[in-house]
Amino acid sequence: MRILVTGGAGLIGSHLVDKLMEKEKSEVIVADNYFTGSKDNLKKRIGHPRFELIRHDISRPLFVEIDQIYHLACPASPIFYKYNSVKTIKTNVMGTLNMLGLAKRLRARILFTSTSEVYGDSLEHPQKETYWGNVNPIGVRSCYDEGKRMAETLMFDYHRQNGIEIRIARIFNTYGPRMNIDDGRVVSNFIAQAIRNEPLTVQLPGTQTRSFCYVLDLVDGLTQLMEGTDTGPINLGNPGEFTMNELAKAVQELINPEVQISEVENTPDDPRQRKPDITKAKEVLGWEPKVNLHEGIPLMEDDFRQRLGVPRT
Ligand SMILES: O=C(O)[C@H]1O[C@H](OP(=O)(O)OP(=O)(O)OC[C@H]2O[C@@H](n3ccc(=O)[nH]c3=O)[C@H](O)[C@@H]2O)[C@H](O)[C@@H](O)[C@@H]1O
Repeated sequence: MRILVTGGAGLIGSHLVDKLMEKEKSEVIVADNYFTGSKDNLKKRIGHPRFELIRHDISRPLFVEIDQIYHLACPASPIFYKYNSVKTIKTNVMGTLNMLGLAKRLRARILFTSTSEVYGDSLEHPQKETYWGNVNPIGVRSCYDEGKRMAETLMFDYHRQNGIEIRIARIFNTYGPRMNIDDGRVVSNFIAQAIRNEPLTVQLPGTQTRSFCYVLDLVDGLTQLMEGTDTGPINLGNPGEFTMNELAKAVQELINPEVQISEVENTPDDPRQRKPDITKAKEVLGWEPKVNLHEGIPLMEDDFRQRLGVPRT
């Protein structure tokens, strides 16, 4: 089995590669343009005879011979995807078209990592897969959430029109070791700030919620979805819901009780509440997350301390 992972040098992609490489007969090809991914995340794989790393931007066609595609490529941090919004759209639309064209030529099964952002500033809580979302089509986040929505549409149209085997995961806020220290998302920001003894920047109002999923739990969900029979979309996330104030307190308590918490301005269109309904994932895949936030934060802290060169005192 030869498997292509787009965006395989990122947080989720690199952990997914580790899991895929465990199977003795699998060959893994990663395509990544390193816009947010890092070769460092794959360093223990480089040189392995069953592994290949290609610097490639998937908004351009890719000609490889493979059996399965995990299509993850796209910047995931709001700071990065807004920084080059047109590129974000190209990755989601042209990139997904290219991957679907590849899947069509080779009759390969393709899994697309969509996002909770397709629900936008949700008017339903928690979010079920049947909810169509509340998304601003012309806002600063639209490149990402509308881009992912369009990619889902493309997946289903290729499935209906060409019989392509598709799988769609809607991923809710993932965190874990290997996250870019300057990624800009909230868990990595707070952990890096706590280690550096800089104030934790809670964006106002601080009562907005997110549900954070540990990366290894998520990767198990992705492989189960790929190997199962359901097209999805299926929510993959941890239903434990926290306000940003609560997250800051948890980081303070677990990493640095002395660290200050400061309130800073928020950015436009920030979703107010987010929590996955994972009934479908439990029923269809028998999947649910195992690592809660209080267990996951210290695992990520270990990795950040090592990379920042700040041991526990
Ligand atoms: O994982 C998801 O489900 C999606 O959500 C993320 O977007 P968001 O949840 O806004 O990610 P963060 O930037 O981590 O923000 C989460 C919350 O923390 C707050 N925040 C962020 C950064 C910070 O320093 N302080 C802070 O309070 C934000 O205002 C927001 O309410 C990203 O769009 C995608 O990675 C992803 O697809």
